[in-house]
Amino acid sequence: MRISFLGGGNMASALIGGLIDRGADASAIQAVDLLPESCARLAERFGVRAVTAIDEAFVDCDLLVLSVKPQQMREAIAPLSGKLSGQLVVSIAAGLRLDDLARWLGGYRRLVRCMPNTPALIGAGVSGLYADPSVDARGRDAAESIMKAVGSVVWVEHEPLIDAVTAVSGSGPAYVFHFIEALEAGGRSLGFDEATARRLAIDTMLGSARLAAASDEPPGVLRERVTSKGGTTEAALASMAQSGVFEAIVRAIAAAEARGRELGDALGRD
Ligand SMILES: NC(=O)C1=CN([C@@H]2O[C@H](COP(=O)(O)OP(=O)(O)OC[C@H]3O[C@@H](n4cnc5c(N)ncnc54)[C@H](OP(=O)(O)O)[C@@H]3O)[C@@H](O)[C@H]2O)C=CC1
Ligand SMILES: O=C(O)[C@@H]1CCC=N1
Repeated sequence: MRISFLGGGNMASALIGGLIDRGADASAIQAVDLLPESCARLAERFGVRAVTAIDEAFVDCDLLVLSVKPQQMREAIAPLSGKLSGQLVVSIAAGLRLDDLARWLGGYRRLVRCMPNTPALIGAGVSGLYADPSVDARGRDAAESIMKAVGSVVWVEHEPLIDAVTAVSGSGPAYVFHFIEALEAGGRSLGFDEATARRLAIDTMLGSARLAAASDEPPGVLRERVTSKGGTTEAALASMAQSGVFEAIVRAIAAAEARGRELGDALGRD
């Protein structure tokens, strides 16, 4: 499949790197990014064709990933209006709705909304997908196969649920990295050097996530197994409960979802 990325920033790089590491042919992937330095970096890092403006070769693809920021999208895709025929267009932009993308693309509706996340770079991503009802099974399969190459895939029934995927797993790696930062800071405050504190923090996250993934039991049961009566974990969890950590995280996810909707409302008005 020939894949073109419009916007070669953080998420596009994670997807391109993940695809190439998993055997995709670099000569079948290309990108457009505004800055010549960004194009040079993409070409050097991944061996893909990267140019600063949309040209015929870029549009001549099977799957076109829209990977610019939501605020950049309307202007970025304007040159594509009237130039598309048959390509599956996959937008990974937070908030932006298919109706608005279709309008900006001159009525083109072979569109899928996708919300990936950056662990795609190491083949450990998870993506939510929603296809315009006009997209056929072949189009859905194409979108799914690309995202499955770099992680797992969840289809959602209704487009607004993509904002919920964004809030949980699209932004989610940042919450997890934040938790790692806090674990590391806790270790540092107890006297460990940076490298040791980071090792303890990362390996704890990694091991716990792998155990949760491998286990038939819910995370709550696994948590209880760590929590000895009258022990250290109980003291830590009581402190977290007193600080409202769990509720704060649930509220944070709601804030992310609300921001996605707000972006869709505000940018879709134009
Ligand atoms: N980062 C993440 O974890 C995730 C991001 N997303 C979505 O992915 C999209 C990209 O995010 P992210 O990679 O973080 O953002 P970046 O800013 O890193 O990437 C966007 C890139 O697009 C370039 N660009 C801007 N305008 C144009 C244009 N007209 N034509 C071509 N390229 C252009 C930007 O250049 P310049 O820097 O010069 O403006 C930048 O290099 C967003 O819509 C976001 O919602 C989705 C899931 C996760
Ligand atoms: O922060 C953002 O808006 C993007 C979408 C999900 C992750 N990063």
